[in-house]
Amino acid sequence: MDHAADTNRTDLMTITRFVLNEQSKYPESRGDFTILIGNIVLGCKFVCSAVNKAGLAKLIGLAGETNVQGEEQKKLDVLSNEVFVKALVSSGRTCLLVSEEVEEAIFVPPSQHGKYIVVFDPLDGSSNIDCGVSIGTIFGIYMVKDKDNVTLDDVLQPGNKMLAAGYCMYGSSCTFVISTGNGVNGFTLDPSLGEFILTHPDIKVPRKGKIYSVNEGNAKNWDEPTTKYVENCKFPQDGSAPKSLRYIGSMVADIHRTLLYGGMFMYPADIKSPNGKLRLLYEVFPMSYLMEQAGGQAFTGKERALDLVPSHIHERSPVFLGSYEEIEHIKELYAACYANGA
Ligand SMILES: O=P(O)(O)OC[C@H]1O[C@](O)(COP(=O)(O)O)[C@@H](O)[C@@H]1O
Ligand SMILES: [Mg+2]
Ligand SMILES: [Mg+2]
Repeated sequence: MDHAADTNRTDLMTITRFVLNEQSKYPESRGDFTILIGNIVLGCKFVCSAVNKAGLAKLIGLAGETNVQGEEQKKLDVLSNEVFVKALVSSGRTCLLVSEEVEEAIFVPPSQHGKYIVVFDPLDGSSNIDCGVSIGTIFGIYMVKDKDNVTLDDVLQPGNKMLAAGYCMYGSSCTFVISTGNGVNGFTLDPSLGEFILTHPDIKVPRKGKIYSVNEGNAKNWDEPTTKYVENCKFPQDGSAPKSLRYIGSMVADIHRTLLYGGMFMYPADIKSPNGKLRLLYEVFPMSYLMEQAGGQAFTGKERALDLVPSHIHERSPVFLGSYEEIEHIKELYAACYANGA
């Protein structure tokens, strides 16, 4: 077989070439988006190498600070945040940043302004850092209305206005997953080349799933639909086999598995946390964008997650993410609950 001629082959497709191909679909584009993604990828490679040698480089443990969420910051939370703020500002393509680890939105100095807004969770799954379980980075990208007059309202936009979203998982291999609005593609880092190579083209989440993923430790505080859904996973009424429970406790890793295997990942509201735990702008929106682009759904218990309009940058929201039919099921349970006047 003559490989050389087939320039559109998916193997050996690097993320840079992939994004360039995507960009060529927009004749008006000048390469800004490719440069921005290039710097996000660079940040991920940097964090990936820090995670890999965390135990050796004394990057395990607490940093001694507390973030706006009231969480004790891990050393890698702080390092990852610094890496991404530097990578995004130095790209010269951003004007406003929102990070889980920074209380206020970061307005980029006008001299380094670009037209993109990036919201990000520099290190997701912090509770798993010290035990070496898969963790990640999550990001979402918006376009500013007027880069010469940037305000907080420019980022308090619904998720359905996002241009692109993705995550990088630091696990047994380092995987970068992205959508620019034309489906979802996954790339694996080849450490010997230092390149992300396309390994998971056009990811489609299975329509149904055999896995449910939730922190059952919160079960006593759940509402009726969540309780019924999980009960039905364990004791199905239709004679089908019980579902398997898989919960890593790192959203990136639980979502990555859900995209590939199907099922449902959820962090529902409960009596103790009426808005759940996960943050709307840099956790719920990017993952909802990816799940929908892969043919799945994202639901809050009341509405489509991407239609929410955030009122502040660290707002939390309950979320159910996963296979199309699993979300249809939880929607029915909530509809029945509301119909009974709950
Ligand atoms: O320990 P819990 O309550 O199950 O929460 C786990 C969830 O919290 C998170 O760790 C929150 O994200 P951060 O680690 O970025 O703060 C998610 O990755 C994960 O899904
Ligand atoms: Mg997180
Ligand atoms: Mg985090």
